[in-house]
Amino acid sequence: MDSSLQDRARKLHLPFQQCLSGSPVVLAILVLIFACTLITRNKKRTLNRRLPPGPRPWPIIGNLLQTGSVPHFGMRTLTRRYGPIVYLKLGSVEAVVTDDPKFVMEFLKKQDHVFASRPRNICSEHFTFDGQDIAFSPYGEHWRMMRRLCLFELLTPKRIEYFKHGRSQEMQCMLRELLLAAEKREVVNLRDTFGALSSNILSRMILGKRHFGPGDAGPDQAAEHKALIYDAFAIVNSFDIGDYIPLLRPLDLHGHERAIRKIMSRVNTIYDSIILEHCQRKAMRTSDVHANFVDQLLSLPGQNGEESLKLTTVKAILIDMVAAGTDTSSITSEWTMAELLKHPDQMEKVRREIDEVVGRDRLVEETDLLNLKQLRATVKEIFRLHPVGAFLIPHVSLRDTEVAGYYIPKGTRVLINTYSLGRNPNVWDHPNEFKPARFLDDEVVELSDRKMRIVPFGAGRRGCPGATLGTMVVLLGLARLIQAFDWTPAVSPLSLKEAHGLMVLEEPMKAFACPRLAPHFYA
Ligand code: HEM
Repeated sequence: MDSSLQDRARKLHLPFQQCLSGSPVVLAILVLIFACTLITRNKKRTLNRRLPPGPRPWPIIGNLLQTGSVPHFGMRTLTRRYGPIVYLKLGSVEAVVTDDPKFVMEFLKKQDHVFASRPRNICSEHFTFDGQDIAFSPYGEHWRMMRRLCLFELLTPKRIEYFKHGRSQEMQCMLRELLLAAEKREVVNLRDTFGALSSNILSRMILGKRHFGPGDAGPDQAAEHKALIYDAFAIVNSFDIGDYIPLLRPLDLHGHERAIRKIMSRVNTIYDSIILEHCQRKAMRTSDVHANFVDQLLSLPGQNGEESLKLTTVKAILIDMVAAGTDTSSITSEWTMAELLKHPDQMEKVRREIDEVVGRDRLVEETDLLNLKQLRATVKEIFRLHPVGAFLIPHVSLRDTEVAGYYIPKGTRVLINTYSLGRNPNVWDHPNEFKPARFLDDEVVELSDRKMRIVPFGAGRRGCPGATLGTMVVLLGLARLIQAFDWTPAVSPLSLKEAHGLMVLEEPMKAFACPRLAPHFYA
């Protein structure tokens, strides 16, 4: 420092030094204030940095061993032991798990803007071309744009109403096929029945035709497509150690990457042909007046001034809609029939209500659904006992935050254990019993829950945009099935065993149908 600068510095500090040297009391006060500030700041920091309780992590693997082979069971044990929120280190991933409505409310409602992103993992990389869809897309402009697009082009009340006729036709096809099976005394595979119903309804909305596939795809191609989506859904809901210990990923210990590649090679072929077909139609200007959803996607501009959306984005959105919309509905419907077959007294209650509200002189319609309280309570009970995804689609925090006094670092994965939430003994009486009556007190039985004791569709900005459509497909499909047929389980005793690690029935539910309405209702 040159001497003139030193002089100026000395001049600047002089008055303060004089003041200090002149008054030891002031000096003492200042030191005290400084010390107090330091102490409070440190105290605040440790309080704010207090992570939720949890088991001590091992090096590298963290708490992976403590989560067990079925994560939704293992994590339930952890929340029972450590409290309603548990901090875990899953390999290299920081996570919190909860099964308490108070914390669910915090993550999905009060701070949903903080917990609005999604983790990148093996499934999202392959199935969604690295998050180009909605469900696995990280929070940001792409997600916002794609979600808005689906909400406005496919899932508005007006669009849903517009496709009412198609839904009704699909319901009628289902009754016809079931009648044929009944006449031949064939057993009905209810998983296939509900799978066909939901995927044909979505196919009509997305492609404008019955079967999902290119050209005039028939039932065989549709069945292959359904099987691919079902397998993909199973993998998405499975645990993969490569997501948590990246070093192990190349070993593909669960075989998921191999399976995903196989699925994607078929899925790519199917969706490429669908897109090509639509592009050709567009080029020849033969699209009909009511362009379908694929046409709409293809006519949209892309990001950053691009003329159109990338083909991988179009594919990712289509796969998302079909995968998110079909299995969720059909798995819920299959579980409902399984529990009702296991509890014939409950089946009788649902049927009696339909007979009282609708009668046997006409079929149940969408407009009746609000009045079918027993049916709604039954499906709500299924959402409590058998939610479709054990941990929703995991959310990820976008910044450091605090929840109920606990520090949650940026990038933490939030695992809402929906299985354990629905069976939490602090929340529910007789949590393991199938008791739809627990929801019958309300004037109108809403299928979601304001208190967040169940979250069948998630909530907040990442909540399910297809909840209205999904609810309609599930309720109407079940109502028609129960109104039109008496059902007897194909095997006795009936097993409701879950597939290992998944929240679906291990074996498809099968039953015999016996018609109970006048023949013209099945035509
Ligand atoms: C009974 C039927 C359905 C159930 C139980 C269901 C359930 C769910 C759940 C639990 C989530 C995750 C929410 C979260 O992470 O907070 C979700 C997300 C999603 N669902 Fe559904 N769903 C159903 C039907 C549908 C339908 C019919 C569609 C569309 C055709 C659809 C499209 C989506 C999409 C795109 C997302 C991702 C939302 C985002 O990340 O922004 N779902 N659904």
